[in-house]
Amino acid sequence: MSSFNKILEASAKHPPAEGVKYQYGTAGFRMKADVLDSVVFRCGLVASLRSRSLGGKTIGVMITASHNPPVDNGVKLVDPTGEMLIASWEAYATEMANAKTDQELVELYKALAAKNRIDLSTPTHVVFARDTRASGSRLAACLNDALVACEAGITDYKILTTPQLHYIVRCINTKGTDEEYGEPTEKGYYEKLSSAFKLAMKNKKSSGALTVDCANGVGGPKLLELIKYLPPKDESLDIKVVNDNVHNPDSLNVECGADFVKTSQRAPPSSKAGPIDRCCSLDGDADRIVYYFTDKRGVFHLLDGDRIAALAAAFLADLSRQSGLADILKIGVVQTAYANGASTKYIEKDLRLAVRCTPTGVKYLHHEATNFDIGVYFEANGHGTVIFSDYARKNIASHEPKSPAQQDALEILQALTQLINQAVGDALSDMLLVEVVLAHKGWGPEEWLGIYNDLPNRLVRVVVTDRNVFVAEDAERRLVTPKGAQPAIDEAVKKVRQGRSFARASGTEDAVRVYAEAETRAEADDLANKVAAIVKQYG
Ligand SMILES: CC(=O)N[C@H]1[C@@H](OP(=O)(O)O)O[C@H](CO)[C@@H](O)[C@@H]1O
Ligand SMILES: [Mg+2]
Repeated sequence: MSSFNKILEASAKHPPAEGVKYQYGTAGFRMKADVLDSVVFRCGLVASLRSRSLGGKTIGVMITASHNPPVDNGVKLVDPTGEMLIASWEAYATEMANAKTDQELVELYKALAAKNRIDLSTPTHVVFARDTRASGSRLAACLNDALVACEAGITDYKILTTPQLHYIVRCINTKGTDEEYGEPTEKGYYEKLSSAFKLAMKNKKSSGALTVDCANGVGGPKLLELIKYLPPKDESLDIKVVNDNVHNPDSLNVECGADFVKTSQRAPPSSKAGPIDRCCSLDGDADRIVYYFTDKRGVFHLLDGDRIAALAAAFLADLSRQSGLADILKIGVVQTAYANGASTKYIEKDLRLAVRCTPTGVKYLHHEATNFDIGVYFEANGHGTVIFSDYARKNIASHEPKSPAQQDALEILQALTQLINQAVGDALSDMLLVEVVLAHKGWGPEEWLGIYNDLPNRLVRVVVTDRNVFVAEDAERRLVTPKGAQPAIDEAVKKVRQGRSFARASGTEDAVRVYAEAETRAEADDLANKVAAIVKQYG
């Protein structure tokens, strides 16, 4: 049977849901799991084509819906460097997902191959994994059917965090090259992180335990595994794992996890942490993390992605100075418009580092961060990492220290290039990075909170008839259309002390998001409401 016939036959077993329009969005396809079978099947076809278009490089497919409810699921593709799929192929994936019939799908498959001059006899390799959702194994089987039909090389890594799959893809594609990233196995991931952590800690011990809320998702079992590779808790870092119940998939992200903590600005109700106890929460696929604590007066404080970026940037700038590399390494921080203005000011004025702002979505931040030798990027919601350029890595690896103090700093910097996931934001790797910085500074969460004072802020979701009329520019900080909306927003902002506000169409939900910050809570709330009213008026 020809491979086209095999695809036709296999596709017939995975018909698309009627009347559903699919869109490869900021985080791949994401929706109710029961309408995703055909989409995941078709992503298998796209992944094998993408692999063949790159001469057989390995492509990853991750089945997850991250922080969304347990009944949802999703699928996203990973490019050979471990980064997210490039935008032009996102459009192909959307086209394939929306093909009405099996015949139309095969025609599209052929057209894509022809357009990209893909030789369909090229060997291909697709690796995949899933989070702990109940629908994951069914969807993985749909994917497998597609890969078998198009005669792809297949490796099923079963259950992994999203960043672990990105790590594995990068490892496979760099094996045997100068850029070799590590062993392409789950064990290789733990070994790499734990040995880098040990080196970066330099026998420092963290003060007090760290409580990690795993959102009842895949981060739980994976963190428990990672702990086995870390130094004994009484010598280094004591981690308490909570909300790691993956046997009840219905509890995933329910009243716990990074998204719950960030959006509701409180600890999970199940938390037993005491005053000043250091806590953090992962999201459902462990690619996002936020820290938090409750002070002695019982007030909750969030240490979000902006704080992690500021902490990491400050530490990296110190290390590059102390190791004698400050003159040659350009360090910068990339944020989105949602970053608190106080964090931007701290990084620019106190740390004297460059800050760039990009549209929402980590792929934009990641791309912008490649313009620095050490690029720190985080979304306020805790999604991000630090990337080192080739130039930075080579210099950090080969620099000759001129004193024991320089050597000390250099060794920590070298360890950090190994500890920090270079492919994508990774909650477990970010957590170890934060712990290294806090241990070296001898800080608890209060000192970290003290580096700057957040401006009070408010995020409002506004439902409009058509969000597509809200077109933004200048890294989504200003609206081009509807005409008249931006001048009205400017007018409202002008009246408020330290006021800043913007409105933009969400890339993942059918709504417009309004963000406002100001000197006081009352002014921030008032500004957010005024701008939301403007959006409603023009929507
Ligand atoms: C304000 C906000 O948190 N926006 C989120 C959200 O994007 P929206 O385009 O705002 O819906 O989902 C994205 C994907 O997970 C994430 O990257 C981003 O930070
Ligand atoms: Mg996630």
